[in-house]
Amino acid sequence: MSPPATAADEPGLALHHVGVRFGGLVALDDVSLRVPPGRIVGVIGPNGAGKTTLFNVVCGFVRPTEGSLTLDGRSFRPRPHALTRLGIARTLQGVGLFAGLSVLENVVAGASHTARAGFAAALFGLPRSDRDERRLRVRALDLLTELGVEKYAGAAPATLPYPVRKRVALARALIARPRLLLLDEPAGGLGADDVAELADLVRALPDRDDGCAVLLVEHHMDLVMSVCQELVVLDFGKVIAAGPPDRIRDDPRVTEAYLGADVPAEPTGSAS
Ligand SMILES: Nc1ncnc2c1ncn2[C@@H]1O[C@H](COP(=O)(O)OP(=O)(O)OP(=O)(O)O)[C@@H](O)[C@H]1O
Repeated sequence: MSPPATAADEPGLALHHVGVRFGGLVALDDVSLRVPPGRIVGVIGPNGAGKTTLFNVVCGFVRPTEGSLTLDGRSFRPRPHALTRLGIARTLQGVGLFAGLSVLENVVAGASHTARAGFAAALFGLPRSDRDERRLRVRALDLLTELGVEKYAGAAPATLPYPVRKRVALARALIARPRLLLLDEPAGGLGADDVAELADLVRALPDRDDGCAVLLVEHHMDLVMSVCQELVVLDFGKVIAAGPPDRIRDDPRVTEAYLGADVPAEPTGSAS
């Protein structure tokens, strides 16, 4: 099985032979993948396969022990608070909205070059020109409208249903106009209807005016199968399959990894 192309001069994000060890435990082993501009790539795998570790490598929370990352062919070392400068935004498992800010202020906070500065500016009223502030608030409201949650703009996040908070977190990630959006288990905690609506939103992300590529780490099979153009399957830290969802669905190595099923043995020809 050959992993997706990883030529260093290709546009988009690429991981090249990335390995991560936690002491004696190999969490990622020789993982290569690419997220080309405008594509939606999913990373799936059973529990403990290394999905979160991979996400954390791309966000800069975990430093690889082997291999490298490139963005448009240029080597880079991601740092969590400098991602937006690279055109990368993320949503995390759970929601992570700032409790002391309204929904609208939360979204505006995502627009700063670092979320931390945006948060500080919003919290402490640090100077941002009135015009910039107005422009950001208009854009934040546009995003909330696009995601169908504008009526909650003035609300405190804690008062809102979980699926609404998830949409707010998505708006906060999108306000920075990322070219790559990292989504960590966005379907977690959502019911079937909300997952179907989320699928529509994610599928549309590359086609928006500020369209972006998506790297989606997710357990929810229906979601990944319906939105991703390319899947990478991890098991015990290794890429065991990669390709379009239709091919992955029928791949016996993937079924085996998920179900622990034995790959059918060759017939022995012996009759009993
Ligand atoms: N900080 C850490 N220190 C030690 N081991 C870790 C650490 N983080 C993850 N691991 C181990 O690395 C392996 C991969 O874990 P990871 O969380 O990346 O898998 P996952 O595919 O996201 O799993 P899940 O679907 O259950 O969230 C597991 O064996 C896990 O116990």
